[in-house]
Amino acid sequence: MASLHVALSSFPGPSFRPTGKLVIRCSADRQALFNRIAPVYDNLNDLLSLGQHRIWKRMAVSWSGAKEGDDALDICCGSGDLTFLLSEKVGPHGKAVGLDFSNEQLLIASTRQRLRSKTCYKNIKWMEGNALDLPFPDSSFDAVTIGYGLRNVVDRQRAMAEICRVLKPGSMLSVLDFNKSINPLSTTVQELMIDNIVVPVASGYGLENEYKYLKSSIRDFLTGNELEKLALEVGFSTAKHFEIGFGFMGNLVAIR
Ligand SMILES: C/C(=C\Cc1cc(O)c2ccccc2c1O)CCC[C@H](C)CCC[C@H](C)CCCC(C)C
Ligand SMILES: C[S@@+](CC[C@H](N)C(=O)[O-])C[C@H]1O[C@@H](n2cnc3c(N)ncnc32)[C@H](O)[C@@H]1O
Repeated sequence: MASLHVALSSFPGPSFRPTGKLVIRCSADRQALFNRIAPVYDNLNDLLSLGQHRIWKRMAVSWSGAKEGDDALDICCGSGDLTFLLSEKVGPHGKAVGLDFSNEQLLIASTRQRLRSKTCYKNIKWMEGNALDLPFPDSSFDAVTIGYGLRNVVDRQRAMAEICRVLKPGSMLSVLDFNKSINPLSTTVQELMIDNIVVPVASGYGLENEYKYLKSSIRDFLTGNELEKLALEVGFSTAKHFEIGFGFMGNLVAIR
């Protein structure tokens, strides 16, 4: 069985343990996961959060401090929810860049842009790239957002250091993600909802394993205090984590 496992893991696409459990070990696995869920990602987010994720994303963009005429960056942009919100904030004289390494997610984002009529969306540029090696000079942006991305990169310290590098001094980063709570009750309820609602619904789309990854990724994530500490370690001057969404979500705001 071990040789089969090795054989499986040497092929592209998802690797599975002999038990059939999906193994998400590296960037390529995560890239493949988000390519696979791209077609249903937005609809499942709306359904499973009862549309609340749109409120949390508006909060995250507001906390980035992005304003008219700014150059703003949305890292791990996926289908572009936060990029579109940044675009509206910076307006026609600003720029909004959405960066992601999933071509399928970026295809959805660019399609949504074409289907929307707002003129400000002409200020959006979609880029296929890696959050761990941002293709921008130092001090390029007035605001940066990363929504449900930091938990998914394979090297969070490097990602945060890259973000600090490309932000202008005094500018803000807003990190929206699931909250790894220190409250056992909150953690229990969050995991019960994932196990008993999120995963069963996702399994109806053949994505049981992909959404099972949510729970383990949250368990492996950083608490609010740890996120604040990480931000200060890589060079941000201040950092503050807020719990939102009934404590299921969290948003870190850091000033470069
Ligand atoms: C927008 C949201 C999640 C995005 C997201 C992030 C990931 O890292 C994933 C990894 C693998 C598969 C999918 C995703 C993914 O969609 C948050 C809302 C959508 C969530 C899927 C639903 C989470 C439910 C909460 C635990 C409880 C929500 C309570 C609410 C008040 C109804
Ligand atoms: C859960 S989605 C979040 C999408 C969007 N920000 C939102 O809030 O809906 C996470 C995204 O991060 C991207 N991602 C993960 N690791 C990445 C990396 N190292 N570089 C670029 N994108 C990455 C995935 O391709 C995926 O589109």
